[in-house]
Amino acid sequence: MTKVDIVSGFLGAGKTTFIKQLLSDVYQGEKIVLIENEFGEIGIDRGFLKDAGVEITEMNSGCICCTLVGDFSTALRKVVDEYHPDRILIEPSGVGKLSDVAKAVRDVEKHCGVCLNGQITVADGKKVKIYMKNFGEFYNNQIEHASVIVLSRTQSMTEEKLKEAVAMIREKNPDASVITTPWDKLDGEVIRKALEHRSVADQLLEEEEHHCCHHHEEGHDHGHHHDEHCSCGHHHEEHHHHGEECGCGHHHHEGHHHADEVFTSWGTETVEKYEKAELENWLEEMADENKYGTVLRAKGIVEGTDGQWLEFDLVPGEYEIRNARPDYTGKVCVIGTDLKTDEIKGFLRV
Ligand SMILES: Nc1nc2c(ncn2[C@@H]2O[C@H](COP(=O)(O)OP(=O)(O)OP(=O)(O)O)[C@@H](O)[C@H]2O)c(=O)[nH]1
Repeated sequence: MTKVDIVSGFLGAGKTTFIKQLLSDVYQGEKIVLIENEFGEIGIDRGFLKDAGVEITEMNSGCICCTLVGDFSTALRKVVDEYHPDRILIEPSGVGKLSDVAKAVRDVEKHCGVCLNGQITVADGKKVKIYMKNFGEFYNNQIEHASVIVLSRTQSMTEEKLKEAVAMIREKNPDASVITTPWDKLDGEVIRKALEHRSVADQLLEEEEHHCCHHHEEGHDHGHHHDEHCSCGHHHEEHHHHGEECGCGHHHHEGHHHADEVFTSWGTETVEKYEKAELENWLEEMADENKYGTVLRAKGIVEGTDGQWLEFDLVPGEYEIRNARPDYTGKVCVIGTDLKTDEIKGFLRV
């Protein structure tokens, strides 16, 4: 039986960084396949995973939870048959709903020889409050349905801010274990223990059911509402008649938003070369000003004017630029709300 762990988390939370640590410290020696479902057109190189010998399957064309539910089942089965992995890690899009992805896995468990193990949510400790306020519809679902919540960037938080963030999380999810210690201080065994955490209710249910991993009852999850919709980034009106189910098991009501109604993902490939200083200036502006709209995430890899390739990552308020190995071409991806794509194109000269 292949275990499936879902590693969810809002845009730029640190999912990939945490997965990297899981692979090196917690799941070392296991045969792992990673399934990524990006909200964005451009897949930015995840070279380190390939270096670590991890197979990566990307599903960029839609979301796991509904339109692709058939494809998802096929993809999972293919992965199981082809690689016989010990574990499959699923990294859903930052604006995906954890409950939808978990349901999609549960729905195919029987046919695919897999069982849902952990529902992990990575959350930027410094942004819990603002994201709950501004993007609660997407963000809270990931918090509410997690068995484990892993806070990132806690090393740069005051004790007071950390307490405040944990209290807000606890209000939405009293049962999950919450990792608050900076990850670089944790050894693999401690992380493993936290991931194995089950709430008392879950443990009792498991004992009753003698099942391989989780209970499968509808509506057991914290805060799970039957009328919840999925956040696949597709308008269901295009595919379904009113009131019809899309396959994700939820009724789609008006008044809910789909990810692509709220978030825009813009990407380009570019052969343009950039001065490191101009790139820095651009990232500075995107991180702190509204000149390019509300930028929630930017990442990319481009060639510098001196021939050195530069990789960058941005979340609101912070960015970093690193020297990188050349990629086959330059790539930039920006995700946000009310993005001013003409301004972005203007800067990039594309
Ligand atoms: N200082 C610090 N930086 C972090 C931490 N976690 C993530 N980062 C940085 O935040 C940026 C985003 O991290 P990723 O791991 O790519 O986040 P992600 O959730 O996979 O992002 P998406 O691409 O939106 O899915 C990177 O620049 C990381 O180096 C952390 O705990 N501390």
